[in-house]
Amino acid sequence: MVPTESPAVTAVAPGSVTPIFVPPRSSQDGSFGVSFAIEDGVEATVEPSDEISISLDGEPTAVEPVENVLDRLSVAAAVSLSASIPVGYGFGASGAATLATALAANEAFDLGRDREQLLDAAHHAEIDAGTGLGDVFIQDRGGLVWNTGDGIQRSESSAELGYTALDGIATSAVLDDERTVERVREHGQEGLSRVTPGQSLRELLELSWTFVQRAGLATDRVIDEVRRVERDGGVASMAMLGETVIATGTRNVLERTTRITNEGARITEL
Ligand SMILES: Nc1ncnc2c1ncn2[C@@H]1O[C@H](COP(=O)(O)OP(=O)(O)OP(=O)(O)O)[C@@H](O)[C@H]1O
Ligand SMILES: CC(C)(CO)[C@@H](O)C(=O)[O-]
Repeated sequence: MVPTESPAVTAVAPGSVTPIFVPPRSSQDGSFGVSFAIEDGVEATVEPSDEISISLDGEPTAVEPVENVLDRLSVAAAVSLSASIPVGYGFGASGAATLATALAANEAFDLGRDREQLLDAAHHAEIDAGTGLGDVFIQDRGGLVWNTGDGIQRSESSAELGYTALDGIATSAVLDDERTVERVREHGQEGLSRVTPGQSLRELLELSWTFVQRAGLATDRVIDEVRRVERDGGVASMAMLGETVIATGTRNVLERTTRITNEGARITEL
């Protein structure tokens, strides 16, 4: 018997952490900020199907930006997502799922789109869902990626990052609140103006923590955890946007460890 070839294609995208960001004034503009990709991420297996269905770690789930990107590419598929980062906690899981889906769908349906077009589709799918402003640009490239207004810049790093994910924050709920967005914009600008190439992760998290506190984003539990890290000699802040503490310079306080990765999203199985 001749085995039938499975049309399923798998792609993976790294998660990302944003220590400082400046939301755009209009949805037509991009956000500014500084972020980095991490080793853990989201894998998406895309299989052509009569209708769109999405599962996350085996459970049927709705992930609006993933649906959006399939619509933008004019395809219907069964998408199986598998996440090694928590979803909704500030690791850009929605962006990683969306970008990995776009890359895999391009191969599964032989769409012939180039990387720029797929990135653009994933970005606009995230914007429309309100789940991200620019995560996919970091997840596309890997490394430390920032844009202070002069275009996207990138450097490489393999710094270790400790984290504790306490609870989720729906990115769309924060971005829909105009007063919060205004505060984030003001203090994000100030923090970002102090970001310089070659800065250590320690310096970056220091700037981030000042920004997070001034923007009023830190919860009591985050403040407690950050203080515990500081007492241990480390520096910590909060991931945008989750009730998640991220830290460097401490090994004993936070629950998990990951690393900055310099590898961007890619096809893993054709
Ligand atoms: N178990 C789940 N918990 C949270 N969100 C989920 C879950 N399953 C699916 N979702 C969907 O995943 C998306 C999560 O988006 P959100 O932007 O809040 O999180 P994130 O991408 O992990 O974090 P961030 O963008 O803040 O870094 C939403 O579209 C939500 O509906
Ligand atoms: C909106 C955001 C800063 C925080 O969730 C990030 O997800 C982004 O830049 O897409």
